[in-house]
Amino acid sequence: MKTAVIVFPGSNCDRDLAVALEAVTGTRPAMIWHADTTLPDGLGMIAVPGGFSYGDYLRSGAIAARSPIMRAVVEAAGKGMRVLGVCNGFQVLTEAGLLPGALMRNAGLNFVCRDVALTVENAQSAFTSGYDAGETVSFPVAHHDGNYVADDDTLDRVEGEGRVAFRYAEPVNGSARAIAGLLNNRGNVLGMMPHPERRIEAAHGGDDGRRLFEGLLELVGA
Ligand SMILES: NC(=O)CC[C@H](N)C(=O)O
Repeated sequence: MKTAVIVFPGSNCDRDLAVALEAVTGTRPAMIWHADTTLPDGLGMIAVPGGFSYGDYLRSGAIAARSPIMRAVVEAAGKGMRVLGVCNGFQVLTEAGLLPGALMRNAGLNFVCRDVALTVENAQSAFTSGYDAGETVSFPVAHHDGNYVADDDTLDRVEGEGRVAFRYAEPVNGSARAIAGLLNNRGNVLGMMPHPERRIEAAHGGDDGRRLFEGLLELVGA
């Protein structure tokens, strides 16, 4: 599967994602600079990485969401392209309007950097088919703006539509309904604060994250 990783000024998990994607797909991702306007042909997935794009000014992800390449990403997502946003990538996807709600300052006002337990809520999406529903997995988090907020109608809707992919199984950042990972209505866009790309081999403390990429690959094919 051919993939692309979008790189903004201040991204710092772009290489982690690239290493994880190459390890699982066997193909080195295309690294796409934010100022580019077009994406390569034949992609199976676009990944929007973690980091501190534009120094997290205004609101994390807000400026990156207005980068030239994001027009192409939004357009591709509209045509069904799979888009995964991790951490700052989740923030960028909400700011770009690909996912509802927003990521605000953690309830405890601290930067939280540790492993957290997550429950897999929906194991039927393209991104979560490598898991069992209800399973508990452990991923690292590293963020200060992971507190997911949305109005009650939106929260009820995304819950009702099975769009909560991952939920925190312990208090982390004050996220509404403990939402850690959220799908769009078509299921081709996933934003998540925890980092699957930092949990892909024994040296990382386990491979719970690798299963996300493997599940996707199995579905999409090489
Ligand atoms: N690791 C990251 O992507 C950090 C995300 C974001 N800038 C935050 O701290 O909330």
